[in-house]
Amino acid sequence: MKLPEGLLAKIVKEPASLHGNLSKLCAASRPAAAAAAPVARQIATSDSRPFHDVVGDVLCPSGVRGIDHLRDPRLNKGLAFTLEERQTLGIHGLQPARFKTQEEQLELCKIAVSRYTEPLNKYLYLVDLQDRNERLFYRFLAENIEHLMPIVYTPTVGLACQRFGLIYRRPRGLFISYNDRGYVFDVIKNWPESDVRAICVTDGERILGLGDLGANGMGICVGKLALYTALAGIKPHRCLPILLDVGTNNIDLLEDPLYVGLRQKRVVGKEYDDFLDEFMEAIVKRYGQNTLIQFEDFGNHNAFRFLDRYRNSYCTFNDDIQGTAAVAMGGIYASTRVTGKSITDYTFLFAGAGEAAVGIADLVVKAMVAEGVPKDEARQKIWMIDIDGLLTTTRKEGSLSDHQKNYAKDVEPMKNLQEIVEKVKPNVLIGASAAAGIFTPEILRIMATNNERPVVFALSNPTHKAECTADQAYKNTDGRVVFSSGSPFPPVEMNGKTFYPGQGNNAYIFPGIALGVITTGTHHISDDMFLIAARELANFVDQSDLDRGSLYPPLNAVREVSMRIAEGVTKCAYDKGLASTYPEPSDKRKWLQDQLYKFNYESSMPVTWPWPRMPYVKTRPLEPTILFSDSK
Ligand SMILES: O=C([O-])CC(=O)C(=O)O
Ligand SMILES: [Mg+2]
Repeated sequence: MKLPEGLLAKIVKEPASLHGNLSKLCAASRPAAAAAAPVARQIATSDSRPFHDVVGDVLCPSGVRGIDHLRDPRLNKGLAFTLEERQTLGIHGLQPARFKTQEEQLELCKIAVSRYTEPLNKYLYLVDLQDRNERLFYRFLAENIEHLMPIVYTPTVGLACQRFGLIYRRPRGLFISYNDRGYVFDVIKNWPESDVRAICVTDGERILGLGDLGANGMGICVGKLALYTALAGIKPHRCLPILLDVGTNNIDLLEDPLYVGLRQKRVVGKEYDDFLDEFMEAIVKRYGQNTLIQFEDFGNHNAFRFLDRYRNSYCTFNDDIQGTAAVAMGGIYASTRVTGKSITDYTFLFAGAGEAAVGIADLVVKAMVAEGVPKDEARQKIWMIDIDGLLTTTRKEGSLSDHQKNYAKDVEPMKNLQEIVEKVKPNVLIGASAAAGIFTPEILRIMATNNERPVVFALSNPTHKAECTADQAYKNTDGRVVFSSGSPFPPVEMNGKTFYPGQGNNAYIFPGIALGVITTGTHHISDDMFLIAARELANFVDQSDLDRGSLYPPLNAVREVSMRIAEGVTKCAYDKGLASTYPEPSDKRKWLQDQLYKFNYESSMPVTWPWPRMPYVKTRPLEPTILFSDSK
């Protein structure tokens, strides 16, 4: 079988077009795909990506037979297979006679999900849908983000992690345990996809604000990557969730008969670090230097260490430090339009001094420096407390990390948050402590006394870990608070007005960052990219959002926000020489859009290009009778 004129030449000239073209080839003809395979293999090898016959979305419908079309979630369309497809693919009769459009299927999904009252059951329905019919799942999620994000993501995903041993059905992602040390690459080789571009990895030590959940933390990586596709259109086969199982210090889990992870205390010290190093190297060996590695929900101490250690030699970022920082910074920028102040006028108080708090503080400093404030002066405007009280220079040697020391103040130690609020008089109070309820009514009232429009963020996740509820925030500040939270809260009614608090969750940020980074083949992710993301997000907030009490656009606008962030990141990547995909596209938006996942079904029919008659079609043709158009 000969390749169509010019196509082979095009593939060789433009390796980036390989997948798209292979896809067409596969759809057209199995033999033709086979003819292209050596070329593909050659190109794939040069890219250090192993080649498989069936790659990602380059599935050859004609290479899969009969019922396997219904069993492969990437191929399955359920009742949306047309008559011609059913007959051609050998699945006619394996399903009821009814034909449905994808829109009709979406209606069914809505009915099905709404029949469950328990969020965890809704979650399980969606997991099942993802395992059954991938395109339908992602379209359902992408078009109903406001309703479904709280299920596949925080807060329900937290519960799913806590119950992981109970609800675990099928593998999704890689589990690499400490027992695999020395063979991590071999484990990664078992992953069936050869075109992975983005990884979300956790060791489960600090899942949301729920603490150490060990191997159960896998649910978080799965949820984050579902948003990569639903919110930024990154193709699912390019995303790989990974759980590094180094044990857990959670006694309840170690004693839980349903726990699925290693039954041992966490590996620490040099052994742990060596394991991480081996993991990073193995990823690069299999998937290439520019593979994006998102660190998620690691313990505080490790999160900062690994970011510092890997940020200049790998394509990596830490979502809890940098992603959360960018979404909070976006909210802070937007808040200035309500308070009438500039960010350089603000005094900040952080409850919590971990990944999120320090990450946000560092980005605030960067933003102030960009507005001409000297770094030291910017740091002086930021106060922070941890479990032992205010961060002060008098703290015992070794009790603060270098990152935290930047915010330690030369004042008497203080422990009580209310007294600290009274003394510091912050304009912006940010909770990233996982200490539920620490923003007491008194503290909120003091914020309202000291500020015409107090800014209060209760960012801890999931919902029951928030520092205060939206209701408490509005009710204790005469409705003057400028509020947002990490997990969703219902609207609050007060004095005849309804407030719809925004969700300051990193989901506004990481999908767009990832899209920009992997499309440009960025080597290293700079902090500038997160500041760009924060500005793009804030610029997207319009007056109507602010009027309804939100510093963020509605969740159903996140896809557009992600696209704008990706455009900003793309521009930055080329401007700063970080990109490796050349030539630089002139119309960046269109270029990004061309590479997005398609949520709608594509035809599973062979195209009309020379195609042999299929001997296995035995069913009597119904109307319409044309099974194949003979292109003679
Ligand atoms: O997952 C979320 O909802 C936000 C996040 O990164 C965290 O809380 O660790
Ligand atoms: Mg996180």
